[in-house]
Amino acid sequence: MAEPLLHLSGVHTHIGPYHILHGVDFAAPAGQLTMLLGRNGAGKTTTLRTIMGLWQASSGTIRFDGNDITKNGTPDIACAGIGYVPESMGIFAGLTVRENIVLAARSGPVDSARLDWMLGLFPALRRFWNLPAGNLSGGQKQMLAIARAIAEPRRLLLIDEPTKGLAPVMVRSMIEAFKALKEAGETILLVEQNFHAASVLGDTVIVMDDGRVVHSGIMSELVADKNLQRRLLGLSLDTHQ
Ligand SMILES: Nc1ncnc2c1ncn2[C@@H]1O[C@H](COP(=O)(O)OP(=O)(O)OP(=O)(O)O)[C@@H](O)[C@H]1O
Repeated sequence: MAEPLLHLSGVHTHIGPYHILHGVDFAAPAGQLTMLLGRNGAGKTTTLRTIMGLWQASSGTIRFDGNDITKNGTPDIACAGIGYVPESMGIFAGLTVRENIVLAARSGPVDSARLDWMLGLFPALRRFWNLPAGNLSGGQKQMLAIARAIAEPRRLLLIDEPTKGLAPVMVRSMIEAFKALKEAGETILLVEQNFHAASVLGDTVIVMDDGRVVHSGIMSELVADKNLQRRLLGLSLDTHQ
């Protein structure tokens, strides 16, 4: 069987004196959307930051596309083709939507076909093209952050809670955008608290608790098993549509 695009084995992460990840193991297959779920404080963000090299794994191995990237610096990891959208989004509020996207494309201007595709995913960005990004709504800012991550082709996207705090109509737009990203064949590792979004988008699912992977499998099997959901995720998940 082909090696998965991303593979974590036995990853431990310490932040200062705190031992946060305790031997995390999982794989994200190419061309799939892998959901990373878990209660607050389970270690999801720390996992994404460790993959990106923003926290250094204290032991264990992270392999990407067949290469060991565990000790690589963040710029090298980004250059290898991993895009990261943190919860804080990291957009430039004082720059226009256009300028934010131009800046994100490090290797030169975004070609017009790609730009059309991106703005088709997030039509609001086209409407506010010349407006400062700081004037956008929370959901539109989140869309801009994702558009920045895909301004250049990526091998893998890590996205942290893109629907957090969004109104239901915005959550629906975000779900549609992710469906289109999936259809385009993108490989995505997505942290999500909204179980409806997770259930319609996820191919595979990893559930973390207390810095460990406590479940991994097919998303549709978790969706079908209410007891398993309750046991793994408690009642903290937002099931609003
Ligand atoms: N900079 C830090 N210093 C110390 N502890 C931290 C730091 N960042 C995170 N932690 C701790 O690490 C644990 C995992 O946090 P993390 O943010 O990875 O969880 P999460 O699953 O993403 O949670 P949430 O869903 O609330 O965002 C938590 O107990 C958190 O308090």
